[in-house]
Amino acid sequence: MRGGLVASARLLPRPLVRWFLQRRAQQDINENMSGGKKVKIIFVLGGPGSGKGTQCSNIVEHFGFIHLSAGELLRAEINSGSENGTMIDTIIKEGKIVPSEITIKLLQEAIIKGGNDKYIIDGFPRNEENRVVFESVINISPEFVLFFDCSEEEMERRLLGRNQGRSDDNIETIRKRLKVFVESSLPVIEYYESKGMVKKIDATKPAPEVFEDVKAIFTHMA
Ligand SMILES: Nc1ncnc2c1ncn2[C@@H]1O[C@H](COP(=O)(O)OP(=O)(O)O)[C@@H](O)[C@H]1O
Ligand SMILES: Nc1ccn([C@H]2C[C@H](O)[C@@H](COP(=O)(O)OP(=O)(O)O)O2)c(=O)n1
Ligand SMILES: [Mg+2]
Repeated sequence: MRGGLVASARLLPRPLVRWFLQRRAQQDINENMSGGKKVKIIFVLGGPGSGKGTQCSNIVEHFGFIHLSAGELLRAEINSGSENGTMIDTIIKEGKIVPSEITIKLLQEAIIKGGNDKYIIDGFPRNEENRVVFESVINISPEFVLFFDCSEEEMERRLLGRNQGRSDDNIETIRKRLKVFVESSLPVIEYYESKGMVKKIDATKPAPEVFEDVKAIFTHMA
């Protein structure tokens, strides 16, 4: 059967084959499967500068997850010169949240491309709209939500020292992002908390100590 499929695929135009494979991968994530395994997703949340990206790199290195950062996918979209790029750039500079359909499409493509069964999704869902649209489009419930709890004062200090040339790491945008975090992102964390799905970590500590706490959670789940 498989050989037959491959043989027929050779006779078809390449874009059509790519479309077919994408459709199949899409069905697979909608049925929560990748290569016969259930797709596991963990949401990594926390305010701007709480250390999400730093700890996600550690998780990738030690536990074999694919790291998807919603913010990085959006920045790549701006840099690719796509038609939505200017609009995304403006929203990010204002410290606001990009419409869910854009971010979810990028996440969906990255999950299909990743071909893995374990993903940590960093900085998403950042508001109720993100959460609800992801649930209806991707239809995968997270295993749990990792929440990096950090004081605003410490987050502000870290962002001002981050030095990655980001257009949103200036004091004016940082203050707006912190406000958006409290008003729009915390309610999402509270929603998952009410379902007993949040694993909260004290993220004000130095990064190696934070990773010890992260490690305990991931070692436990393996
Ligand atoms: N536990 C920590 N203590 C001090 N600085 C940290 C810690 N974790 C990360 N940082 C630094 O703070 C900045 C923001 O970290 P990052 O991982 O990019 O956070 P986020 O992705 O949540 O915005 C970076 O410069 C990073 O090196
Ligand atoms: N789900 C998301 C994630 C990020 N964004 C936008 C708005 C955010 O301020 C920027 C940057 O996000 P990113 O996660 O990279 O920022 P931090 O790592 O928290 O500092 O991207 C979004 O609109 N929707
Ligand atoms: Mg980050």
